[in-house]
Formats: sequence, C-alpha cells, structure tokens
Amino acid sequence: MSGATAPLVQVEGIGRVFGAGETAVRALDGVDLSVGAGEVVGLKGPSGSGKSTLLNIIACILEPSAGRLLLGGETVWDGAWRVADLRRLRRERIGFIFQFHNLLPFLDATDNVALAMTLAGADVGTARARARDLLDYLQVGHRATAKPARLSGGEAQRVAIARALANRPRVILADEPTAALDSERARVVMDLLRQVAREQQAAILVVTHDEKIFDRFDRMVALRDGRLEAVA
Ligand SMILES: Nc1ncnc2c1ncn2[C@@H]1O[C@H](COP(=O)(O)OP(=O)(O)OP(=O)(O)O)[C@@H](O)[C@H]1O
Repeated sequence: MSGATAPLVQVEGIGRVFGAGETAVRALDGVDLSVGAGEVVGLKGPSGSGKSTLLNIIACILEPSAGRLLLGGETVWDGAWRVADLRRLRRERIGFIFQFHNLLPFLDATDNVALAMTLAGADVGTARARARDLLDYLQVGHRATAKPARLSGGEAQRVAIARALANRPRVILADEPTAALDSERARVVMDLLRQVAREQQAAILVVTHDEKIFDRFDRMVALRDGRLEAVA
C-alpha cells in the first residue's frame, strides 16, 4: 500500500512484554489497529489492560516486543526501530495530549504553545504568531497571556491541544484528555478534536474511561488483558 492511501496509524500484531522469566508481564498480545486520516477512535479497557502501553508504542516512546508499527505508511518498527531520528519523528508527526495538560507553569498560554515550535526549529516571532492563531482556533485566544495557574481546567486543556497541534502532526494521541473536565467542557474538547481530525485530516486515538464522551467517537475499541476487541 502506498504512503498516500495507507491509514496514518497501522499497528500489526504488536506485543509488549515487561520483564523476563517468572515475573514477565505480557502487557500487549497481538494487537491490530488502524486509524485513518480524519478518524477519531476511542480506546477503553480496565486498569492494567495495556492502554498506556499501546499509546506509548504508537508515540514511539516505548519499544514493542513483537509485530510491526507503521506511521503514514512508513515502517517505524518491525523488530527494531527503522527511523534514525525518533525524537524528530515524534516532534514532527505526533501530537500528545495528557490527562493533566502538563503545561509549563512559568510560561503563559502563548509561550507554552510556541515552545513546541521553537524546539522544532521555528523562530520565536513565527512561533508566537502561530500560537496565537491556534489559541483563537481553539476558542481560548482571550487567555493568550495567562499562566496555567490562572486558567480553568477546560481552558488549560484547550491550550494543551493547541500545543499538541503546533507542529501540524498527522497523528494525535490523547491519554484521558477529558478526565478532569465536567460533561459540558468534555464535549467541547471532544468536538474540537473532531474538528481538527476533519479539517487537518489527522488520525486521533483517545484513551478514555469517560462514558459521557463515548458517543463522540467514530469507533471505539477495547483492550482486555492486552488483547484488542471491537466495541459494538
Ligand atoms: N514499565 C513497566 N514495567 C513493568 N510492568 C509494566 C510497566 N508498564 C506497564 N506495566 C504493566 O503492563 C500492564 C499494562 O499497563 P498499562 O499502564 O498499559 O495499562 P493501562 O490500561 O494504561 O492502565 P490504567 O488504566 O490503570 O492507566 C500492567 O499489568 C502494568 O502493570
């Protein structure tokens, strides 16, 4: 399949074992998952079922033990990493959104977003201008000069999404992005992610326990004991 038409995320038979011998934990076992451009997929499963492990493997933070991982049609891991500069791949192709936004407390909203771009080589002026555009796009532009401690939970999460979008990644991974938000704010965040998927043709995978947003996904999948099952 060519890179142009392949799903942006292809997980094929991925396994991951932690430790060795009698204490080894098989966190993932033969997991297959594809996420296409414009698609928003939810990933649920009980505690310890392997959700974070899978997210970290797709983010190229954690090495699988078996299988194949392709991003944008390119093989990234098949027994070994196939990309020389993983840090650059993560910076350019993957946006990560965490449960507790992880914004830097001493930078205002604009600079939290701009920093992601300057680290990737953009000059400060360009980065700040794009950061302000992104904050406007995510309806939090009026808080551009506020430090994280002065933001509400929903505002901080939207700044964190702006930061994840800063380098125009095609793959966006989110770990419980709405867990700290009430229903209304959770829906706003999910609607924004859906908008991003549609307008930027990004593939979005969201780990969530949050039943109030289950209807916001194109598709839900579930992990159980390291194995993936479709959810009706
Ligand atoms: N670094 C590690 N070393 C050893 N075992 C690990 C490590 N990371 C995860 N595990 C184990 O792998 C399994 C899957 O863990 P993982 O964190 O992926 O689950 P999860 O579904 O994200 O759980 P939660 O919903 O509680 O965050 C668990 O049994 C966990 O204890």
